[in-house]
Amino acid sequence: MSKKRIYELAKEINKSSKEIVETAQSLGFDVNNHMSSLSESEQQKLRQNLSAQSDHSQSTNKKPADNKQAPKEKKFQSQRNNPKFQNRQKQTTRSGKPAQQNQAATNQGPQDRNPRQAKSQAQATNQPNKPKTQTNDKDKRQRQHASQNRPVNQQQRKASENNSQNRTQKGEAANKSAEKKQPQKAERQQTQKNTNRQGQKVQEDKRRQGNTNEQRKKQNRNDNYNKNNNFNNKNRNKFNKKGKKGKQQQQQSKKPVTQRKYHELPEVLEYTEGMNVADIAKKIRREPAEIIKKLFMVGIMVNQNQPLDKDSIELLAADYGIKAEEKVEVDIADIDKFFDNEEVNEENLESRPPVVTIMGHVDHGKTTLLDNLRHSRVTSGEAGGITQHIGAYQLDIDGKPITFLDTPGHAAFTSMRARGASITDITILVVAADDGVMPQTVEAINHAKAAEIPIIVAVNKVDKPGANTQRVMQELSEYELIPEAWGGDTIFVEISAKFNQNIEELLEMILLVAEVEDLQADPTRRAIGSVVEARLDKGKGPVATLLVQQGTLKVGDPIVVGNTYGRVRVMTNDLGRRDKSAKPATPVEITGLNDVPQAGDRFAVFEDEKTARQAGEERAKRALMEHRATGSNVTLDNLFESLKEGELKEVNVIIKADVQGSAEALSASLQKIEVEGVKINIVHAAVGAINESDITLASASDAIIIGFNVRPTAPARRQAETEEVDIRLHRVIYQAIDEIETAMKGMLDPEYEEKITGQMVVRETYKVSKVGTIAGCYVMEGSIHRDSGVRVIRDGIVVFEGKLASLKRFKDDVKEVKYGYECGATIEKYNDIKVDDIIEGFVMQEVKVN
Ligand SMILES: Nc1nc2c(ncn2[C@@H]2O[C@H](COP(=O)(O)OP(=O)(O)OP(=O)(O)O)[C@@H](O)[C@H]2O)c(=O)[nH]1
Repeated sequence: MSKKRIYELAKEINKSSKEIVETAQSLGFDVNNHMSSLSESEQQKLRQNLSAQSDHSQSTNKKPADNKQAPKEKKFQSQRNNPKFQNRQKQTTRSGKPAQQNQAATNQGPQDRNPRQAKSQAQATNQPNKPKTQTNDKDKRQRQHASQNRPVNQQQRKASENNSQNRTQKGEAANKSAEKKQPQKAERQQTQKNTNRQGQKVQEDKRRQGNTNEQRKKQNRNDNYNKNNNFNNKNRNKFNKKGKKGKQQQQQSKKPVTQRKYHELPEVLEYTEGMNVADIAKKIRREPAEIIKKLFMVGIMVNQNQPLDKDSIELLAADYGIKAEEKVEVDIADIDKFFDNEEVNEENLESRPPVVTIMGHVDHGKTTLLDNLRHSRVTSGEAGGITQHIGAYQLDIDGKPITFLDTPGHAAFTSMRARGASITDITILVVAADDGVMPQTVEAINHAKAAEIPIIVAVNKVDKPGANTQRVMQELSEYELIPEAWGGDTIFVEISAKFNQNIEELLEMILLVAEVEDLQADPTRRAIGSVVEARLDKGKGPVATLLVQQGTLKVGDPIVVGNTYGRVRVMTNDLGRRDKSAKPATPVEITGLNDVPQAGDRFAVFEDEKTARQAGEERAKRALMEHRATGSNVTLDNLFESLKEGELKEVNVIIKADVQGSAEALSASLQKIEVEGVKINIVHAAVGAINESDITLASASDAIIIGFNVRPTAPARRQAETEEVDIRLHRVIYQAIDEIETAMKGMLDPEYEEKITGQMVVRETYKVSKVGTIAGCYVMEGSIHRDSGVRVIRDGIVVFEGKLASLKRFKDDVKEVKYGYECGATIEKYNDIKVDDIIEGFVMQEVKVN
């Protein structure tokens, strides 16, 4: 073979001259362009080299086509026909970002940690998405593909530059190869997944077989990595704004967007004042933002935690077109509601025993009658034991029980009524036939009438020789108690409690009246009733006799009794026997309360112990507050009343004086006063102004403060006003003693009371001849009036009391100088005013006599 030019060889082997030139140069041949000639051996080498290159390139490019083209193409096409896939394509188109970028973004995290795994992970995650970008990003993908096969494609590119036909072919081939690549990659990803799964499975198996710790750690690391990877992806997506849609985001977008469930608006919004937007949002099942917006539109600017007033809530409800109903707050501490408001279920009503109280004048035989009745039961063999005094007991008259309250006299009855307990159904008015109607008989009649309770008159002691029933009837008719025999409707029964005469008839009459009254109660509901008696037992703790008025009281019931609470622990009846339950009009003694209630207190059984406890504690708290609010301190005005009512055994006094001598003198004189056995007790005597601690002491010890030539400090005066401590200020000892003595005798009738209008402090003094000392003052409290009385106070001690001579602002006379202003003042007949003196203004006010 002879020498050949390069272009000839190119033609021969169907390659571009440029390619041959480059290859020849790379082999070290001395060639410059297509006109350079090659020797035979060079041609040989070139041919071999080029054919080897083309083989390699063909094998690389053909591989996918040969092996997997057919099935992949099918799969791919089937995917393209899938509407879901088309959708995804659309989404991808919108994202408009190269797949490569997305890939990088998505896989950043894992690559940092474990490059190898990250790579496979990236492939596994991203490859299925490749088809999505195909339609629009063909070129890009081509480029990507090309970059993966750079050595071959570089040559191809060079060749294509010289050969347009060639280039077209190659372009098509590349496109095809890119198309094929999608399913191919998908498959690879599947394989990858399988491999991963298999790997995990193998690891799992190994672990199960008792593999080493190291393997376990590896697995853990893998797991952790996967978790982290997920976390990173999620996180990245979270902050991936401005349309930087990563792969993960695309994957997420595949999931259907969870639509917020639409909730119907409720018909009624039950609200409480002070509810906030968040609360309302929950109730009406709307977004707080929506509610805030609505409120904003009507001019109410709130955040979701701000409490809303009634109007705003109603406005909002109207805006939504729903009805707003204010929820009535239930006061758990109010047990009276169980007595008043509870709806009576007519179906459950059953007749109940009458509750009877015995009233009458002293010594007319009430106790004898009660004893007789109780005894009759014991003797009738019903009791079978010792009768217990629990404040009430029940008698059974031929299967019809009667409950007697075991506390004779109307005092107990009245005190019960005062506490709101009206538990009596029938009153037995005991009148001694030999004595007739007496003052307490009349009182008893009035009490029964006030309570609208029917009266049965028991004319007692008819066995006595001087007994005169007719007279009793006559006297009682004056009080509208006219016997049936006389055409009235009052039942009169002549009895002898002592000799057990006509007692049965009395009992029958009680049953008759009870029948007329048609006494009924619902035993099915939670029990309510009243306290008959209560005491503190050494062993049992607080013990209370309760009379059930409605419902059935059971052992274990959570209960609120007056201001106490607890659980019914032990229930004992009037015969001393333990009971499990007590029906209406049954008296029982219970234990289990936290404190001793008072007779006449009401009780109510609660649903649970927690609520009972809350209610009981709240009631106790309120009672204490009420007591504090009403419990006023002793003053000279109420001293006499307090002494009269026997509340005071001694009058507590605190003395504050200008000098020790005055304090001692006043103290000695006051201690000598004694009115009707009540003496003065000096709690505290000291020198100096009346301060806050004096007020606190007076308040605690219920004392009256006497100030002798001293004044209270401003804060002390304010505290005295709030704590209602009586301060009496004097300048003459005998006047102080006199005042206390007259108060104790109930003679104190002050017509005028001193009222301090204000105080000013002396800041400067000017001595002016003919005028005297002018005090430049600053009003530090209240106001100072031109015509008011004044006191000069130096270090809390009154050094002078008199009247103002002048009061000026600048050069003008003024009637009043108010707080915060400066003024000039002179005092009549007093020139010894010093800087820092306090000038107190006061007026005498008439006190209204009640
Ligand atoms: N002869 C006679 N004496 C009676 C009768 N009932 C009561 N007495 C006597 O009258 C006195 C007073 O009786 P009480 O039962 O203590 O009278 P009371 O009303 O309970 O008296 P006070 O508890 O003080 O309010 C006693 O000495 C009784 O024995 C009666 O029916 N006949």
